[in-house]
Amino acid sequence: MTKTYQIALLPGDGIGPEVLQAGVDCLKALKGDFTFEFTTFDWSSTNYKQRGYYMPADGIEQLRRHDAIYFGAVGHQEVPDHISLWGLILPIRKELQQWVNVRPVQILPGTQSPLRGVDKIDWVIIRENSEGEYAGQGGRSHVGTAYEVGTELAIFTRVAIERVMRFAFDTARARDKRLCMVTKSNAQRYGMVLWDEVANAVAKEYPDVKMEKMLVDAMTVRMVNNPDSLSTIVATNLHADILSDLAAALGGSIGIAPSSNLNPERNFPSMFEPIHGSAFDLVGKGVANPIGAIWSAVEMLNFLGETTAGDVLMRAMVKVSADGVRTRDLGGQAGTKDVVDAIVKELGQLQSKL
Ligand SMILES: NC(=O)c1ccc[n+]([C@@H]2O[C@H](COP(=O)([O-])OP(=O)(O)OC[C@H]3O[C@@H](n4cnc5c(N)ncnc54)[C@H](O)[C@@H]3O)[C@@H](O)[C@H]2O)c1
Ligand SMILES: O=C(O)C[C@@H](O)C(=O)O
Ligand SMILES: [K+]
Ligand SMILES: [Mn+2]
Repeated sequence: MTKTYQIALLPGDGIGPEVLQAGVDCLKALKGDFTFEFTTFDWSSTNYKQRGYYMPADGIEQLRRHDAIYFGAVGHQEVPDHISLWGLILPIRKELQQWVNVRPVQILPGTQSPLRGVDKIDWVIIRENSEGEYAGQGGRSHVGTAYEVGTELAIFTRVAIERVMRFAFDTARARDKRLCMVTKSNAQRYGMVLWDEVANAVAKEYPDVKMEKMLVDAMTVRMVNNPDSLSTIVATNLHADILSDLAAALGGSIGIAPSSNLNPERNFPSMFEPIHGSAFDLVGKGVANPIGAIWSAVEMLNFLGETTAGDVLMRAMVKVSADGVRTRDLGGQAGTKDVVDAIVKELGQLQSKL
C-alpha cells in the first residue's frame, strides 16, 4: 500500500526558501511506494514584522499533525536574532521534544577540505538539543541603568544528559565504536561535572565502545590537527552548535552540513534542516549551496523508514559532487539550480536501473 507522508515545510528567511525548494525538488523526483503531501507554513521574519508573531497560537498543534518537518532557516537583518530564534526554531525543538540534534559531517567526493593533506573526515556530532546553555532561563534587571544585570542560566539535568549520552553511545556502537565526549568541566564545576559523571556511568553499559573525554577548547585543536582520530562526538547544546559549524567548514563548507532534530520516541514529528542560517549575503542570488538541505532530506527519508529512497538520494548527491557540479562556497561555478538539476537527472538514471 502506498504510504503518504505529511511533510510540514517551513522555508523561513534568507536563503531558507531557496535551499528548501531545492530539497523539495529532489524529494519530488524520487520514486517509491510512497508520496509526500507538502504543507507550507509562512512563518517568516517578514511576516513576523507584520503580524507580531512567528507561529500562531496553535502553531505547535498544527505541526504535530505532520510526519516530519522540513526547515530552511530563520533570521532577518531587521529582527533581533534572539527574537527570531526564540520565536520559531527553539520553541519547535523544545515543545516537540526534539531532544537530540544529529549533525554528520563528511568531505564529499570531488570537494576539498581547507585542511592541507586531509581527504577524509567522517564525523557525527550529537548535540544535546533541549537544555544546557539554551535552557532559556535568566533575565535582566536595572535595565538601562549603570547597574544593569543580565543572567543566562545553563541548566543540566540527569534525565537529559543520560538520554543524549545513550543516544551517542548507540550511534557510536553502530559506527566504529569510538565516542568523544566533549566537556568544560575544568572551569564549569557543577553542570559540566554532572555531565561528565553521567557520561561515565552510561559508558559502563557500553563496554564495547571506547569513550574518551575532551575539553572543548582542546577539541577545536584536535579537529583541525587530527581529524581522523575522531568519529562520533557528543557535546552540549552550545558546544555542539559551535563545533558543528567548525566541522562543516573543515568538511568543505557550512553549506553542506545537514541536521536532524529528533524526537527519538516518535511521540512528535522530528525536524530536518541544514545547520546554516539565513546567509544574508547570498539571498536572491541563486548561489546558495543546497547540499545541506538536500542531505537533511536524506536524513528525513531515513528517519521515516524510507531508507531505499534515502540511499538513492544520497548516492545521486554524492555522484553530482564527484562529477564537479559545485557551488561557489566549494570552489565551483554552479548555481543552486544547477546542482538540483544535476541531482534530479542523476536520480532519473539511478532509478531507471532499480
Ligand atoms: N537554524 C537556523 O535557522 C539558523 C542557523 C544559523 C543561523 N541562523 C540565523 O541566520 C542569520 C545569519 O547567521 P550567520 O551569518 O551567523 O550564519 P549563516 O550560516 O547564515 O552564514 C554564515 C556564512 O556562511 C555562508 N553560508 C551559509 N549557508 C550557506 C550555503 N547554503 N551556501 C553557501 N554559503 C553559505 C554565508 O554566506 C555566510 O558567509 C542569523 O539571524 C542567525 O541567527 C539560523
Ligand atoms: O541552535 C542555534 O543556535 C541556531 C543555529 O545556530 C543552529 O545551529 O541551528
Ligand atoms: K537552518
Ligand atoms: Mn548553529
